[in-house]
Amino acid sequence: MHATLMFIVRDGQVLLIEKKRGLGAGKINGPGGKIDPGETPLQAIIRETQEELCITPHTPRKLGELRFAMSDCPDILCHVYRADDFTGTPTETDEAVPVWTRLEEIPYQRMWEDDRHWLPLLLDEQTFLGKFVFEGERMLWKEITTGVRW
Ligand SMILES: Nc1ncnc2c1[nH]c(=O)n2[C@H]1C[C@H](O)[C@@H](COP(=O)(O)OP(=O)(O)OP(=O)(O)O)O1
Repeated sequence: MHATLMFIVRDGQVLLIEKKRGLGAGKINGPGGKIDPGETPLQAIIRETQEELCITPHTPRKLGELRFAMSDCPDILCHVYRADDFTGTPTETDEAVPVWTRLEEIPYQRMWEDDRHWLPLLLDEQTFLGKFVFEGERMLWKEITTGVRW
C-alpha cells in the first residue's frame, strides 16, 4: 500500500488531525491516506488534505519516506510532506477533526509510536527515511536515516 501524510507548519504551530475512521482512528496524526490508482503521491496528499480538512496546502515539499511492516499490512510506503501555508479554513469533516498544536506541545502520547522519531526531523526541515516494524500498535523495531535526497 502507498500512502501519504501532510504536516502544515505556520506561526509556530502544526496542523494535526484527530482521525475519526480507518487505520489509526482515534489517534492524532497529520492529514493523509492511501494513494488512489493513477495518482502521484503529490496529487494524493493535496486531495487527502482537501477531503479531510477542506483546505489546500501550498507547494508541499516531500521531506520523508516511511516504510511500515504491520501485522495486517506487511508493506506500507508513506510519503511525508510539509507545507508552510494553505488556502481555506480548516474544518471538521466525517474523517477528521483539525487540531492546531504548538510545536513544543505535540501530543506524542496520542500518536503512532514511530512519530516521535521522525516528526521532529520534519519540523526541523530535515529529510529522512524511516523503517518500522509493528506488532499490532506496538513498535518492535526502527531504523532512521537522515539527509536523504528525494
Ligand atoms: N505507524 C504509523 N505512523 C504514522 N502514520 C501512519 C502509520 N501507519 C499508517 O498507516 N499511517 C498513516 C498513513 C496514512 O496517512 C494513514 C492511513 O491511511 P487510511 O486512513 O487508511 O487511508 P484513507 O485513504 O484515508 O482511508 P479510507 O478513505 O479508505 O478510510 O495513516
